[in-house]
Amino acid sequence: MIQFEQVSKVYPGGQKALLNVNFHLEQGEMAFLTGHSGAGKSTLLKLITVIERATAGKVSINGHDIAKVSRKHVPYLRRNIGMIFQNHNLLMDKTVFDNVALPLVIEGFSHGEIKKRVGAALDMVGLYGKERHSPVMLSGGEQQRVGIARAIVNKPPIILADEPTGNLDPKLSMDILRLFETFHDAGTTVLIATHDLGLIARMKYRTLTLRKGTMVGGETDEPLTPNMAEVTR
Ligand SMILES: Nc1ncnc2c1ncn2[C@@H]1O[C@H](COP(=O)(O)OP(=O)(O)OP(=O)(O)O)[C@@H](O)[C@H]1O
Repeated sequence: MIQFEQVSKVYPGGQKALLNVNFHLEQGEMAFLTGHSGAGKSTLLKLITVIERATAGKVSINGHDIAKVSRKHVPYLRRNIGMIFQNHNLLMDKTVFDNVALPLVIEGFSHGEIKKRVGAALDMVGLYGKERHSPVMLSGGEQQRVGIARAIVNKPPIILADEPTGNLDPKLSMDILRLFETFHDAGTTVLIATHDLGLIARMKYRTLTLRKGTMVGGETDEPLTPNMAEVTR
């Protein structure tokens, strides 16, 4: 589903963010992406969403080389990807409904269809009945769930999350991960970038580990060797 072959990324200032990264995420797989601050996690996610382009190597989604996607077609590619951010990027002057509806409005769905889908997405994240609230009236965990509802409202086959539990306590973090698990159970491919090794350790998924831009563990779906376990600690 998502494949990196010898992918490198050097930013215009010369900063090397990724070096010869290889991995393949199967359709419907759920995996974690970890590594120290500055290891390249966000850059890797930005290459998948074409916020950044690779300097070398090949990034493919469903077998399509995304270097060949023209700027005009990038929005169509992004419709297949639900992106979740640590700071959830909500519009604070809009209601919960309007925030979640945004991707559907952009895609031109009818009012009736939007209402139905937003209701279903809010139900799924446990926020049914909060449509008319402003995000500022919600707790941090609830705001994060609004961001998740917005990411999944158009039922994308891929979910990417960048530190989705960064500001949350352990119980809420676990709740959010269980939510990702329900999307995974429904067949969605899920990749979660996180520093939270405690959280990763409690779940059974493959962990891709970056160190200074190089993938040092999890490239294959083999179980971690003791050495790799050391690296991820
Ligand atoms: N737009 C940019 N221009 C120049 N260098 C950048 C840019 N974005 C990231 N970098 C550099 O690329 C490297 C990888 O950054 P990235 O944000 O991908 O790391 P990260 O693992 O997500 O870090 P964190 O966990 O702190 O968010 C870092 O050295 C960073 O300074």
